Amino acid sequence: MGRRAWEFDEAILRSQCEWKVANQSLKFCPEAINFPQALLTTAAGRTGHHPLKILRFVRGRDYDPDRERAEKRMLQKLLKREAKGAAHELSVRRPSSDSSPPPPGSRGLPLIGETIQFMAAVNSSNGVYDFVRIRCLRYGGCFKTRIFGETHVFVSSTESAKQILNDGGVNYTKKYIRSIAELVGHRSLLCASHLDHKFLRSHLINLFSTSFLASFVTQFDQQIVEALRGWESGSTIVLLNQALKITCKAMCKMLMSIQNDDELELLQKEVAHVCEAMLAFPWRFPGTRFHNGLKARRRIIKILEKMIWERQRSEAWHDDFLQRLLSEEGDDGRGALSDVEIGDNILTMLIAGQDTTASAITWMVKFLDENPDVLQNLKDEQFEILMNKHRDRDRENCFLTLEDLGNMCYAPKVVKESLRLASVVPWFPRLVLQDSQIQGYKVNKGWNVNIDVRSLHSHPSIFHHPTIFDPSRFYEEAKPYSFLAFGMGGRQCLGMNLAKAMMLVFLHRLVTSYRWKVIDSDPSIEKWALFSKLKSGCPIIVTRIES
Ligand code: HEM
Repeated sequence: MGRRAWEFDEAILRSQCEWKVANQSLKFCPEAINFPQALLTTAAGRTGHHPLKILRFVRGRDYDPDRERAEKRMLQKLLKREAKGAAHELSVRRPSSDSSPPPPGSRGLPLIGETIQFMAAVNSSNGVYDFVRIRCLRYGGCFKTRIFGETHVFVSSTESAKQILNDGGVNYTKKYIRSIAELVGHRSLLCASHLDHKFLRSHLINLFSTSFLASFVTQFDQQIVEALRGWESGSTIVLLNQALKITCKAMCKMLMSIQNDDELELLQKEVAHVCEAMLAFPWRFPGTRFHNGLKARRRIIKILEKMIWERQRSEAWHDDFLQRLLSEEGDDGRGALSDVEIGDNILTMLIAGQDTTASAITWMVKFLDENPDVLQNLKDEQFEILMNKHRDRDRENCFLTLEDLGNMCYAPKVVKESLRLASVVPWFPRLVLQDSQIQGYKVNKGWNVNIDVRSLHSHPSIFHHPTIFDPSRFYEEAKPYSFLAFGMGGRQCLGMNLAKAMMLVFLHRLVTSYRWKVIDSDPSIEKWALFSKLKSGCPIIVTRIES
């Protein structure tokens, strides 16, 4: 075993993507002939090791063709075990972490752990993050707790964020609680196993091309101009509700070309039910939040199934994600996405994109209201862009373009700073696949480790005066793995550029069309919300700026 272990230590040095290139040359490698390519590819993809290393590990240095069947079985067993969450034998050998202590923290009462305290936070106006905040103050930047029968560790250093997000699915994999997986669907990108995730993501990522983004920006600007036109001067607007309407409309058009107001309203309500159920107890009795969420999911999926059925039987072409997914040919031997995968992932994008972006917009407007100097700087920039557009007589089109967004310098920093301070997605959950060491503590295989992004975003050693809303801090490059509003690595937000574009367009139109005053500055957080959003919805009084 000694030499093989050495071989695998050496493999640590190889980059995650090298295996892909090597995989191509495998086709021509005599050692690999007759060996099931798919198995090798899978093992290489999952472990991040060079396929030839894996081949030699399984076969030994001296290749004996008679051992082929046994070898196949061994690899298949390995992959099955890995799929079940067991540590695989091809893992990177790391220095023993046995001597390291476990993270501090309380595992609460037998069986229930600290679930009651967690649920109390979910149901409080401080928001669910309060559960983490209190323990972070008590135990420091790495602590453990027990919720819903599972051990959770929360970590908050840039080094641990890098270690986990850069891992490529070898030691940590994404994991949401089971109830969330039921709501978004088991074929959702959010809950799929590492290998399935790669497959799904490779299909979905193609949808977010630059050319798509360019046409989306102008369309979205038209929608915003239309929506803001409806705001009467002097009237009170509940910003979160308006932002939700706007993001729902944009997402539904982008995903499935739904534009009818009644259908949009219905879908928005159904998605809200699903979102509300995400942190609920997984009780299936009629009337419970979770039961209502599951019912809403079923109704949305039914709508999607009907659309898929109709599209498959129609010649008409719709310029949306659903159509593109239905007409896609797979290029990785597995073909295109199945109807179930399409349904689960359209729903996932609705959930992942609508609430998050609307909440982020609401926080941004609140922060600007509280910081008039920042607002003034922003207005100076945005009015200049507006003037330039109107001055440019060659342009027929006065709507914003992707290029206009690229010309903005201060506004993207306002967006970034709002996302830092609001930390809409407060932590990222992962499952530990094998015993490892984080921040000097031992974390066991089977535990959950959560990257506490909000704590990172508000750490004074990372962000100077972290509670102050100061977009100019981003003129200096942030420390690696310190700004994680959209995550990082293989699980980074797919809609990151889309969300940023929506926030910039909204910002431009709001500051150049209206003055506003927040009339309820209550910072309470919406109960039962997975993404932090203001309970008041941020009501504002708006006054139209005369041109
Ligand atoms: C301001 C708005 C948004 C924020 C703050 C946000 C934040 C995030 C974060 C932090 C993650 C990664 C979590 C992790 O690593 O565990 C994520 C993943 C994801 N986001 Fe977003 N998001 C936003 C908007 C959107 C939009 C508009 C879409 C539209 C489609 C979207 C789709 C997704 C998807 C599909 C994933 C899963 C990616 C994967 O697992 O490979 N998000 N988002």
